[in-house]
Amino acid sequence: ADEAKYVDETHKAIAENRETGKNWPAHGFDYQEQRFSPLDEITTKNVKDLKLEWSYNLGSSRGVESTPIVIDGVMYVTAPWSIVHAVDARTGEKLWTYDPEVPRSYGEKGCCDVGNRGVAVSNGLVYFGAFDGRLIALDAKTGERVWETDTIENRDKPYTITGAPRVFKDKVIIGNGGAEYGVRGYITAYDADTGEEAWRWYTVPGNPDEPFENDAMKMAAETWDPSGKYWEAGGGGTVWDSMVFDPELDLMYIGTGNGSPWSHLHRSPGGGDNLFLASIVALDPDTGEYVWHYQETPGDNWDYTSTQDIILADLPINDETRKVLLHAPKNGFFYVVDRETGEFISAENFVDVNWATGYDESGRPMVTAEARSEDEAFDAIPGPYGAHNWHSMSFSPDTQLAYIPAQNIPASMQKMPEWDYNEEEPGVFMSGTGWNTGMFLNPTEPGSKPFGRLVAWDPVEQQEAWRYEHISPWNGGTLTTAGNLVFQGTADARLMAFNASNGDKLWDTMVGTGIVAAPVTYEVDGRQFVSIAAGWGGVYGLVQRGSDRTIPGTVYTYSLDGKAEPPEYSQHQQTNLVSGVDYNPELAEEGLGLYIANCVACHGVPGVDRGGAIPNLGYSNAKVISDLESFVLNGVLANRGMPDFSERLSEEDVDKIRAFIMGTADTIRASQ
Ligand SMILES: O=C(O)c1cc(C(=O)O)c2c(n1)C(=O)C(=O)c1cc(C(=O)O)[nH]c1-2
Ligand SMILES: [Ca+2]
Repeated sequence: ADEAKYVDETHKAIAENRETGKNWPAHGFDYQEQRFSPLDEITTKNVKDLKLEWSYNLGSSRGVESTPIVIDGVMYVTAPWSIVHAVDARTGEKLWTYDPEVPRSYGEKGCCDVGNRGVAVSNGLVYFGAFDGRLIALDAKTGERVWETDTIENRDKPYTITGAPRVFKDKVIIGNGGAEYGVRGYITAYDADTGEEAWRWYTVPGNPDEPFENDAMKMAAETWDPSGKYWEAGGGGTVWDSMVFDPELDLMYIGTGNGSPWSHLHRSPGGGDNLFLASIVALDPDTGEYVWHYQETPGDNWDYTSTQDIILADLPINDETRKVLLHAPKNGFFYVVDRETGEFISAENFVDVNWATGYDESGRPMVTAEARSEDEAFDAIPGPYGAHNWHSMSFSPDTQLAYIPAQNIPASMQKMPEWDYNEEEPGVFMSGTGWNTGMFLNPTEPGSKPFGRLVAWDPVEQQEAWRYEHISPWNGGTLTTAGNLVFQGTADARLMAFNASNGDKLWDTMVGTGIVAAPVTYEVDGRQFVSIAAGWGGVYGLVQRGSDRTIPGTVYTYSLDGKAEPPEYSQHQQTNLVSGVDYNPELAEEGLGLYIANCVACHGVPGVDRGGAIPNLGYSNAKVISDLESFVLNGVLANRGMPDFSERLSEEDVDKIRAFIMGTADTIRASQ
């Protein structure tokens, strides 16, 4: 493709829009991904008058994770199963939709729901990743497919795409998910015009019997056990979310994921930092060549991905303006890193943590002994859901604060004494669907308290400026504006606005479903609009809920003089514990092991979790449980992504699972 053309059109447009805020042209608003809009019609004074301008039904039931792109009155937003919707941003009317027809059987190849975080738009094309690993370019006007390419190098491995692609210069760039199952992470750049592969960069060393692809892999290999055991499960390090570009420095930055398997010593028995897991890596955007890295969690052992969104900013550090990047990954620390050199500047924890006591001056964490215990369960704070997951943070140049959707979701983790790649074993978390963590999850009842919190963080002082406590973990991403506002959607189905300086809550509105995505703002005919793609789900939202209402995935748009009627929500039917199904209580214990190995990540613990985007079986209709074979073995819900277990589980196994579900429901009922 013609690089000059892309730089001229897309880059200029994004840079100019930084001043006007008319559009929301890129995933994080601008290349800095600050999610700060200069629009200031809506202010701390009048935000209480926001009204619904229009709503748009995405027709979905799973997690809506999309940041909409809005350009010249057209919104491009994605729904679960990677379905793209183009909507008239004036009216909320549908312009076109594109369904890549992801086979629903592919759903179980993703760890964490079938969400999609959005599209990239450049030079008349709309780019998005399909959950099954295809990268697709559509004509922005018509929604017709222009090209499609397969980003997966090995179809025997469960790679997915959930992240939004980025267009940097004349290339469109995307990574993959899959590190819970066992894959080798990489990121690929394609020619934006044709989809032809331009370069690919692996995040971890590959097959030890083959030569290194580049010097970076050679360097990385020195931090892994030389036996090459990592290669069984691919090593991990998937780039499943964040990628940022600095046009001035001509560098791009990626955040890399956790190890495959999670357990450090099962992955690399001799220890080692295991580069480039849980790191920020700077690459040359033209060639994909390694430039520098900073590893946030050496020797990851807790699913502490660093894929969380990266923000670029210029900050006064020790009386000097420095070009830095800001990062708040799963592990609970907030990092300031020099983005020219990769030099570590500072890190402080933005929530309580117990895996490390802090960072030394060289940028290495001081890890606690309990966090690396080889034979005891570690009550991990944060746990694998992270102190901050993919829900985007924002940064206001006005307040100089970052706004982090922070949380705690209790979990304990224990290294399995023995672990074999791809061994399906009752009791081993999701091993029946191909998870390879080498860890028991929640072998002991975790003791930490769950919370969801909006944290305003001062990156220069490395301290909290203010916080707002939500009623549940797993709240949406944040947006901040020149109106001195922060917007955030919540697990309990509200969109809220805060004073960006002091955290005063100024406005909230009910939306009928939990929000996990981030709001955007833009201008239509001289009026400021705020939009949010609402739809409860994502990995925590599959099994839990923070709201008693439900509605299909819906885009809501607000303005100061909106006049639309809200769509009708329905009350989530929290039924009674299931009863009246015959079962053999003696089978319940074996059923527990099968349930943990096959069901728990999506359906949660029967009767204990409440059911989120996927029903909790403890509250199922008795007919469903008595007829469990039809669902588990005969594909009755295959079109909704329910896996076909007919090759993996027998009718006897289903009897055991039924006994576990019913036995648990009866036990809970007896204790009520
Ligand atoms: O390691 C990976 O490859 C990978 C991929 C994804 C994904 O693609 O959604 C998630 C995670 N890990 C993960 O650890 C995680 O907590 C998570 C949450 C979500 C979500 O959409 O709610 N995805 C993912
Ligand atoms: Ca992961």
